[in-house]
Amino acid sequence: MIVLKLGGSILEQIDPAFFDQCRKLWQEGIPFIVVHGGGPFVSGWMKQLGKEPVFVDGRRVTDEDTLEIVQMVLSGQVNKNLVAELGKRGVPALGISGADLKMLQVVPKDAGLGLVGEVTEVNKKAFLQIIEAGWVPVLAPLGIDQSGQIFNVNADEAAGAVAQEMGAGQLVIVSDVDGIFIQEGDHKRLLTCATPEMVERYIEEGQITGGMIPKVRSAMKCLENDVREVWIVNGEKARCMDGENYFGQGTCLLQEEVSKNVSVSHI
Ligand SMILES: Nc1ncnc2c1ncn2[C@@H]1O[C@H](COP(=O)(O)OP(=O)(O)O)[C@@H](O)[C@H]1O
Ligand SMILES: CC(=O)N[C@@H](CCC(=O)OP(=O)(O)O)C(=O)O
Repeated sequence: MIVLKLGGSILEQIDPAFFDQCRKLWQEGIPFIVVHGGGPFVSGWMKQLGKEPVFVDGRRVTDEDTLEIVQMVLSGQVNKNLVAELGKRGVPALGISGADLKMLQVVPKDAGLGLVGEVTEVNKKAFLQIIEAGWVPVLAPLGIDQSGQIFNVNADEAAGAVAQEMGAGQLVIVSDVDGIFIQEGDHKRLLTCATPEMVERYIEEGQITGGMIPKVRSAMKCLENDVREVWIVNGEKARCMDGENYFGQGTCLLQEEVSKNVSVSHI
């Protein structure tokens, strides 16, 4: 099982080969789930409607009006465009949000963030039923609490929670950068492989910032919970290759003991 997280940063420039690779996975019978973001689209609509987006540590402060925009943009525009792209290639994609079938149950994350949820439960049974029916779930990052209140969920956290709960072998985070870059003197170096320990140090040193923080934090949780590999790749450089499952080169995050004798698989 593979969980693919598609960031909003890449949705407009994504290489069509990404969707071709999804078709290939589907044809080969490799189960996968798509979880998408769309933060920049939400911000664009907020500005058009006269609201200024505010973020704290990569998470959007979400009041009731903002939540309405989040729902319309993520469950509507973004989710349906992705479903259509996959559908064009014959992949039977089913667009849902984390509120449907209580796919993502949440509790409030932090009072200062407003209606932002933290995932406490993933409806594994429903995901399995969708996959067994031969469909590909495409999940918008909303969640629902016990009382029926809908919440905004960071898409990297949503994807990480789904990957953990589904026991995915790989979580692939598709973004607009080639992976994690580290400043060394006057040049930037791309990390090909990183461990949770290294990543924690880079956050402390201010080398990993903004939207990269929720990605690496979700990655670390996944690795603690038996997801074998987490990749951060650039969706502008996807390739569809015969005989290989491949979403592009990037940074591979692995648990330390595994990374010592690295044998990184191609995704
Ligand atoms: N060390 C780092 N290496 C690469 N990108 C980083 C790093 N620290 C912060 N970033 C930023 O994280 C961004 C990706 O996060 P974000 O914009 O939230 O993407 P997405 O919409 O795909 O979730 C990159 O475009 C980059 O500006
Ligand atoms: C709580 C929170 O921050 N939710 C995100 C959900 C979308 C998202 O995460 O999109 P990207 O993957 O494109 O960043 C937001 O409102 O922007």
